[in-house]
Amino acid sequence: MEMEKESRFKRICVFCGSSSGKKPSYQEAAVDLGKQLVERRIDLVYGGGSVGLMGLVSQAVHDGGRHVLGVIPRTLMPREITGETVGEVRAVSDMHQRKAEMARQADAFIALPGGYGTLEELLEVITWAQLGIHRKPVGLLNVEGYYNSLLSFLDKAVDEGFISQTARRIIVSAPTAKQLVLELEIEPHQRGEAEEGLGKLAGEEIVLQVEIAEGGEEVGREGAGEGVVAEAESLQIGHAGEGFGGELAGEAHSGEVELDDGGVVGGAVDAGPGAGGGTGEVPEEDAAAHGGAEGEEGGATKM
Ligand SMILES: CC(C)=CCNc1ncnc2c1ncn2[C@@H]1O[C@H](COP(=O)(O)O)[C@@H](O)[C@H]1O
Repeated sequence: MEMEKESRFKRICVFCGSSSGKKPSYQEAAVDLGKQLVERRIDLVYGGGSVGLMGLVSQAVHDGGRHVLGVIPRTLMPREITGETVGEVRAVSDMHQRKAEMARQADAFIALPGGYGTLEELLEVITWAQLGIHRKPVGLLNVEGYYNSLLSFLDKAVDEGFISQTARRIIVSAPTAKQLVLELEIEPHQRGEAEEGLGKLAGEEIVLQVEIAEGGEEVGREGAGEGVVAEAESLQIGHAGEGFGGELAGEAHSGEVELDDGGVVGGAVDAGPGAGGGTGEVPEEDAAAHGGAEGEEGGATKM
């Protein structure tokens, strides 16, 4: 047996089809991905259940002795819908909360082949990366070119001016699980990826990120430009050490920062404990408030 390899990820979220797909290679890729996670001592978070590729990847991780966390909306819990779930099951109230919870629990995302659900989950975490809600890598397991047409479409969107080159590079794709995991293990700066431009809201217009420490003073700032953020009314700030390159340690709270007309920080709103973006376990009923962009007013939330 191959030696276990250390990974920079503790837990990866896998999105995949609730169907198995027609080609055996799809099913083999799901099992193979599960084995890659085991080999690198990475735990799994996924949508729960045993249907389709979801069942195959979760079973492979569980069989390999790694922790499996399935996050299931209560409405999908009956066994006839999702089948038997291996490992730990976390019940949530709806699909939005499920996605937020899966995203918060993971250090990276991988999409296997799948249908609408998989695409929706994949595109959402890419959008969140583009908005700076997280900086967790997003991988696409392009089994036998299954996602070629999606990747071509994204290139067209770049050509047509709807996706920036930088945002296009959020997706890391590879044809095999082994190659993909290896690729994701590489830190973005080593991959030659320009980090500038990512984590910025609304395309290139907003290039300022601010962190506010417990006492309320500003402790970190990324990007710059008086006037550059003039169009923004508010900008969400994040938990220190998360999503800001990790250069700051210690406690800081999330909250909205009001920007005045000149793009100057006017004051932190709702920056107390529990304002969102924490790294710890979040009670189920709080999960939606902490994790998702949906239902939030006035901006994005760090995770
Ligand atoms: C009602 C019904 C069709 C249930 C099928 N059983 C399911 N059980 C659990 N999660 C699911 C199910 N169907 C879709 N999903 C969600 O949607 C994604 C897959 O959707 P799809 O098959 O690619 O589009 C999964 O990652 C999961 O989050």
